[in-house]
Amino acid sequence: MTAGDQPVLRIRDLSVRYGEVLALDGVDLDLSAGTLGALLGVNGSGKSTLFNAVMGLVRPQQGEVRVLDGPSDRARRAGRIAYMPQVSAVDWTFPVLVRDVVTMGRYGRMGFRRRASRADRAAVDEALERVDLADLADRQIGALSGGQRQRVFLARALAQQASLLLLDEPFAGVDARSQATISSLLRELRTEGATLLVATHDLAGVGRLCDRAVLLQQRVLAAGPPEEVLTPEVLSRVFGFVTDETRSA
Ligand SMILES: Nc1ncnc2c1ncn2[C@@H]1O[C@H](COP(=O)(O)OP(=O)(O)OP(=O)(O)O)[C@@H](O)[C@H]1O
Repeated sequence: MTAGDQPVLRIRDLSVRYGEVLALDGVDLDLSAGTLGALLGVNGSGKSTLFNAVMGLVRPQQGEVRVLDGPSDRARRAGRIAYMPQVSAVDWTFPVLVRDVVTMGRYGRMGFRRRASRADRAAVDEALERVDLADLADRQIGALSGGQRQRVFLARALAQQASLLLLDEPFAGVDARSQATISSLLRELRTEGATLLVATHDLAGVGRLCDRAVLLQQRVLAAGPPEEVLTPEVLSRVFGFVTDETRSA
């Protein structure tokens, strides 16, 4: 295998425990370059924990996460991984402007003094334009709607120009129009060569948006093309859905 064949994200035997709770139990996962992957699973199946482990925000009990064929913390420090947390997990009373949040996406490139260069400012302006938030750049983040907040984080990830993007429920609480805007941006990013992993509860949209689905339940139950992973049997067993096929089974 040549270096070019290495997956962008490679997770081996990853386990994370919070006290008594085993949140991840021996997760193996590869994502190759230019993949738009969906991370699926019921509430509490470990999706956010997996992102936090890639970002070095929780310490694994065992296992390894490699990004771009190196330790994930090296890639993270170099700004090669962008993380969009769940909007509900953020303190929105923090007094900061939309533009400042998006500028944080450039910190990995700015050096110690964090002085924005012309290229940094241009990347921030372009990201704000792409998510249609240029008009709100100087507004406090606390004074935004839910869909606008999602787009602020997406703009921060865009400004970062990262190789790997981890997005935790980017469609939660957004209207149909924002959902369409976000979906087309994710596809554009894939076309531009980024690798994306999107935690989502929108099972119906996965087939249209993603080329790979990863089903998580503390460990990876299945991974592959969405139509192969999201079978009626899986929908029924894991998510409790009743479909025509499962009803007649
Ligand atoms: N900080 C924490 N301390 C203790 N337990 C935690 C902590 N964070 C998560 N857990 C537990 O770890 C398990 C996995 O949680 P996680 O948030 O990763 O799931 P999730 O798939 O992202 O869920 P959701 O779809 O609800 O966002 C759950 O049982 C949860 O209660």
